[in-house]
Amino acid sequence: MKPKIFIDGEHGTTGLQIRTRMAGRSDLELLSIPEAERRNAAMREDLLNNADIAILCLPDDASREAVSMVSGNNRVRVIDTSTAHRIAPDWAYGFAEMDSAQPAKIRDARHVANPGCYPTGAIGVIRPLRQAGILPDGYPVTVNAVSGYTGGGKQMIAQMEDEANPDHISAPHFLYGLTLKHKHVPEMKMHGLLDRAPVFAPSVGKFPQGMIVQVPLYLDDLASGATIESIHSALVEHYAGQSIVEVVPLAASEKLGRIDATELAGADTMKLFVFGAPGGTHVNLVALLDNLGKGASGAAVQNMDLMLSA
Ligand SMILES: NC(=O)C1=CN([C@@H]2O[C@H](COP(=O)(O)OP(=O)(O)OC[C@H]3O[C@@H](n4cnc5c(N)ncnc54)[C@H](OP(=O)(O)O)[C@@H]3O)[C@@H](O)[C@H]2O)C=CC1
Ligand SMILES: CC(=O)N[C@@H](CCC(=O)OP(=O)(O)O)C(=O)O
Repeated sequence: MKPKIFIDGEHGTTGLQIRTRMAGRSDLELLSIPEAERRNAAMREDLLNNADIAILCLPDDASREAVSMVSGNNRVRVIDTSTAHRIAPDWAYGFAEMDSAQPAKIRDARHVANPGCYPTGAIGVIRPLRQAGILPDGYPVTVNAVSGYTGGGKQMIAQMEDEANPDHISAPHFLYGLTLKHKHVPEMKMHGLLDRAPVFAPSVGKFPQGMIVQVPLYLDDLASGATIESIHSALVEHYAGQSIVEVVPLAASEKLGRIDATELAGADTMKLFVFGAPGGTHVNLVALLDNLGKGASGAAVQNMDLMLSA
């Protein structure tokens, strides 16, 4: 029997992209809810309980409600793309490349929390340096980022694309999260293995998909002897043996004059760069991804496939 997959929120931004990625997969049976019934709780509960894997592409509160709808059904496994369960101890964090033990944890989990888009980039560069002892306790980490506007879901897409929208945004680039209390900070701290919450400065650009996450560091405040080369080597070692996260060679990074936030739009991979001059005093760690690729829908499909491999 084919595994049954139900995407709760399949008509939203993340859900639609997961559906697109599953189109043509003859190894899966996709359960579906008509768009007009997307908020019909009884229908959703029925479909959720008939699924082998339910992928939640909903706001946080609706995700919590969906989880409660299947709480008495041990057969249903859940992937939640919202922020609701990303630091919950009994959920596996769905970033397979962050640790060598993570793929098996995801494969065997009943509940998988899909990472946030910005945290995927931030944790992707920070965690290997914490594990290698390069980034010391107490370091004041900052995370500066720009996302494509699909990161804000249907509402922001309408604000950016529809000039008649009463809340139309005409800015080509804007900062937000100005109170520095963004929902992604606890997740970055926990899975980045940080002892201090990072300062997180997000922004949105007038392009639909793509993301740059930057973590600049002072070399002389890192572990003694840290260099651009040793940081790069730690990332290369961490990501050896997998094909989703690419650590760009230093020689290639040195030749780049600019980074295009949309370069990986439509891809489910992530590129990591270490920028800085040889013998210099600072480095800038940069993650490039698609907020809807490795940042959401691509990662959800990757996690589903890992869970189905159990
Ligand atoms: N967009 C992105 O780049 C990323 C998004 N995510 C996460 O994915 C989740 C979904 O976000 P996104 O796809 O962008 O959002 P959208 O607003 O585009 O889609 C959400 C969907 O959920 C539906 N929905 C809302 N409330 C309920 C409810 N109570 N019951 C049933 N359906 C409901 C919406 O229906 P309606 O049209 O009626 O509102 C809509 O179809 C969020 O938790 C977000 O944090 C994660 C990483 C990146
Ligand atoms: C541009 C924009 O608004 N981005 C969203 C993040 C994307 C998202 O929905 O959050 P997750 O990645 O955690 O699921 C935000 O900052 O709230």
